[in-house]
Amino acid sequence: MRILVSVASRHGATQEIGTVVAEVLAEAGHEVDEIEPDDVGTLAPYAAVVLGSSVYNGRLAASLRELVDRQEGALSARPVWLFWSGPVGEDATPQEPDDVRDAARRTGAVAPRCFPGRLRPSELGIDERAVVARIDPEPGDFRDLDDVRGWAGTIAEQLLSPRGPGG
Ligand SMILES: Cc1cc2nc3c(=O)[nH]c(=O)nc-3n(C[C@H](O)[C@H](O)[C@H](O)COP(=O)(O)O)c2cc1C
Repeated sequence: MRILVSVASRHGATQEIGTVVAEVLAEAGHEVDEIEPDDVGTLAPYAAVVLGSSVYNGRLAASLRELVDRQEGALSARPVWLFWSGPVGEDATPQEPDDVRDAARRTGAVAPRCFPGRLRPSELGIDERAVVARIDPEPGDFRDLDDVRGWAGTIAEQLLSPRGPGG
């Protein structure tokens, strides 16, 4: 199957999660295109789509939300998986943004998945530093790429299932 993996990322951490997903799907024998949300055109070639976004200030990236706006019909006609990444810190409690529920409802993505993120203070812009100074999150890389591989493996299995995704 040809699968689109489209991930919105500011500083690369979520992009790398998307690349791990793409690698697992390719290892399972699928043809995988990784395309940034702003660059996604027609979905006609794709049998399934994986969407992802980092979360900033409680929101999915605008580019991912706009992709859902633009392609809502085509996305809802295909199996879609959705992940978001953001929580940082050993004791972070993920707070699923309303955007995630909205994107899942509109695309038909079942059980959106949250993956912890990575915070590197040195790469933040001035506005981001102001937010970080206020909420004082724990810097570091809290991503678990084995967990990501496991999730992507379940997608590969569902795509191979004779009953199709969800079966
Ligand atoms: C200014 C700022 C705001 C953030 N807001 C949130 C948030 O609301 N919820 C969350 O889970 N993570 C939040 N994060 C953490 C990021 O989502 C996390 O660092 C993520 O891994 C960044 O991914 P990226 O490198 O793909 O952009 C925030 C980080 C920064 C710097």
